[in-house]
Formats: sequence, C-alpha cells, structure tokens
Amino acid sequence: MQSVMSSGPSLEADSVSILRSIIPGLESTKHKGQAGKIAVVGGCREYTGAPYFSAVSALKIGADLSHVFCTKDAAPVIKSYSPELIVHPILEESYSIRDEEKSSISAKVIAEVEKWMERFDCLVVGPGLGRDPFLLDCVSNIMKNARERNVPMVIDGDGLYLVTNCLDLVSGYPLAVLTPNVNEYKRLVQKVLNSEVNDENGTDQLLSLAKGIGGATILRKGKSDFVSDGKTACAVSIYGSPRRCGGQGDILSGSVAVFLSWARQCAAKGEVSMNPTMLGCVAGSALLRKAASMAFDNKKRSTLTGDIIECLGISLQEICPV
Ligand SMILES: NC(=O)C1=CN([C@@H]2O[C@H](COP(=O)(O)OP(=O)(O)OC[C@H]3O[C@@H](n4cnc5c(N)ncnc54)[C@H](OP(=O)(O)O)[C@@H]3O)[C@@H](O)[C@H]2O)[C@@H](O)CC1
Ligand SMILES: Nc1ncnc2c1ncn2[C@@H]1O[C@H](COP(=O)(O)OP(=O)(O)OP(=O)(O)O)[C@@H](O)[C@H]1O
Ligand SMILES: [Mg+2]
Repeated sequence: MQSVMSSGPSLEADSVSILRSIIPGLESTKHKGQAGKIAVVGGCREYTGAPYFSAVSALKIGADLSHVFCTKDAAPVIKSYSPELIVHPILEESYSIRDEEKSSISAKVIAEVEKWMERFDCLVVGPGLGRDPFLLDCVSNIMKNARERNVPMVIDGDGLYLVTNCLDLVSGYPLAVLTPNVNEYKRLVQKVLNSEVNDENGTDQLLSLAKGIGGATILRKGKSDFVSDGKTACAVSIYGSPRRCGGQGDILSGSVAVFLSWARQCAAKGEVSMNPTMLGCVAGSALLRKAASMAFDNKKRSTLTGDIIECLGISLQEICPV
C-alpha cells in the first residue's frame, strides 16, 4: 500500500514511490499481452506524428502491443515510422466519402474496432484525430462501445474537443481520464463550470471540474501537472524541461494508458488502495517529466519529442531498475 501524497501540507505526489509500486516485474512466466495492450484512436491527413508518439511511447514504457486506429490517408505514413505498431486504416473524413456512404462506413468502423475492443487494456482517444464532424461521430460510437465494455479511456487533443461538446460520453465514467493542456482545460472549465479558469483557487476548481464530470479523472497539464478524480487532488512538479516542443502531451497520453492499466492490475490484487486512474496519471506525468529533463540535458535547445521518447527507457531504469 502506498500513499499518493508526500507527507506535509504539499499537494506534491510521491510519484517515485507510485511508479515503483505499479511497475510490474519482468518474469519469464508471463505471456505476450500481459504487460498491456493499448490502442490509440487518432491520426488523420494533417496529423500523423501525434498518434505515433502516443502509441510508440506505450511500447517504450513496456506495453506488449500497441494499435493505432486512424484514417486511410494517415495509415501508410504511420506504418512507415515504425513496424512495431499495428495500424488499422479504418476512419474516414467527410472529404473522402459521399453522403450516402456515411451510414455504411460508420457501421463498418464500429464493427472493425469492436472485434478488438475486449483485448484492449486502455484506449487513447484523440492524438492527431482532427475535427471532421463525420469522423468524430464515428469516434463517439467507439467511445460508447469502450464504455459498455468497461475499457478505460485516456482522452486528449481533439478527443477533448469532442468530449467538451458531448460530455455524456464521459460523464459518470470513472475509467475516463482527461488530459487537457491550457486551452483544452479552459474550454472544459467554461463548458462544465460555466466560469473562467481561476488559478488562485486552482485545486478547488479542478476538484469541482472532476466532480462536475461525474468522477472522471483530470490531469491538468502545465508548469506543474495537477490530477484530480473529484475526491482528492495532487500535483507533479518534479523534473521537467524548459523546451516546449509539440508532442510531449502525446507521450504523456500513451504513458498514462500503460500506467493506469498496470495500476488496475495492482488494484485487482489488493496491492494499491488509491484510485488506479489517479496513480496512472501521476506515474505518466513523472516519467514524461524525467525523460524530458534527461533529453534536455543531452540536447539542450535542439531537444525534440523523439529525443524525449528515447529517454523513457533510461528514466524508468533509474527509478525502477531491472
Ligand atoms: N506532430 C504532430 O502530429 C502533433 C499533433 N498534435 C495534434 O494537433 C492537434 C491540435 O492540438 P494542439 O495542442 O496544437 O491544439 P491547441 O491546444 O488548441 O493549441 C493550439 C495553439 O494554442 C496556443 N497555445 C498552446 N499552449 C499555450 C499556452 N500554454 N499558453 C497560451 N497559448 C497556448 C498556441 O497558439 P500560438 O502560440 O501558435 O498562437 C498553440 O499553437 C491535436 O490533434 C494534437 O494531438 C499535437 O499533439 C502536437 C504534435
Ligand atoms: N510550462 C511548463 N513547464 C514545464 N513543463 C511543462 C510546462 N508545460 C507543460 N509541461 C509538461 O509538458 C507536458 C505536456 O504538456 P503540454 O501543455 O505541452 O501538452 P500539449 O499541449 O497537449 O502537448 P502536445 O504538443 O503533445 O499536444 C505536461 O505534462 C507537463 O509535464
Ligand atoms: Mg495535446
């Protein structure tokens, strides 16, 4: 059992202890899949980097299999980045189809994802998804299907745009994690709390927001990351880097998906007492921030997202040696 909070009045989570408590051992008795099967729903004509960063980060942290469900345009590009990813070219944007095809395509999309759904430990919805209305409608159906089967979801990027406009997709679902950046958080606060972001009372507002969404967990990204499930709140401020290259949130979404899956395994065995989605967020945030800090030490101003991904393994090794 571990405490999510460090001692004293600080909100800072004891993230190193949390990481150590949920990272599974590497044992020869385990079979492929037991360390996690993650699926990223994202990737369109404009954005192919974001789903790749998220899905490959999940593998680099220790998941066994990582899938990407993306548009037909994006799939060959994402496949070409890495043979490690299992890429499903199933989504369509409005520009590439006729109106009369929409209902049959929509049915095909959900049938294709449904075949796999039960195998997934967690979905990441949104990295590089784009905002095409027909595509987002198909993704809503995927989210409803995941929810019916109790599959956890990390919602980021354009997935947050979708959810902010249709809160019912996550409202009252404790296995949903929302990972907003500054803009995405502002839109959520405006929609759910009907107010502006108030940093003087930031923790209370975050608690209210998570409560307002019915117990989904929120990871508010920024200089420090803040996490709340509506009952408790904590912060991760350790490590970090001054480089703000795009894609760091994508690494985080894939990382949180893996860590929350591991935390749920621990919770099922009674090894942790905290909400596993909170543990997953704290662990993901701390690891990303450590990897970003190591990458910056090496690369300084030229640090890019790929450099940070390359530091995930050594960061894990320093915290929890094999
Ligand atoms: N390589 C890829 O494929 C990547 C693809 N990605 C995908 O892109 C999609 C859209 O996501 P997003 O994050 O670009 O959209 P959003 O949050 O609206 O930000 C847009 C603008 O807001 C501003 N801004 C940002 N931070 C701010 C701050 N702290 N304080 C103040 N302003 C701030 C800033 O505006 P600027 O300064 O340029 O005026 C910024 O440019 C989504 O699918 C995502 O997954 C990314 O994951 C990156 C890697
Ligand atoms: N000002 C900051 N100082 C230090 N670290 C930060 C700062 N802002 C963000 N981070 C770190 O970067 C991570 C990603 O946050 P960011 O706000 O860049 O997400 P994002 O905009 O969704 O990224 P992406 O470009 O992948 O979409 C956060 O979890 C946090 O740890
Ligand atoms: Mg983002």
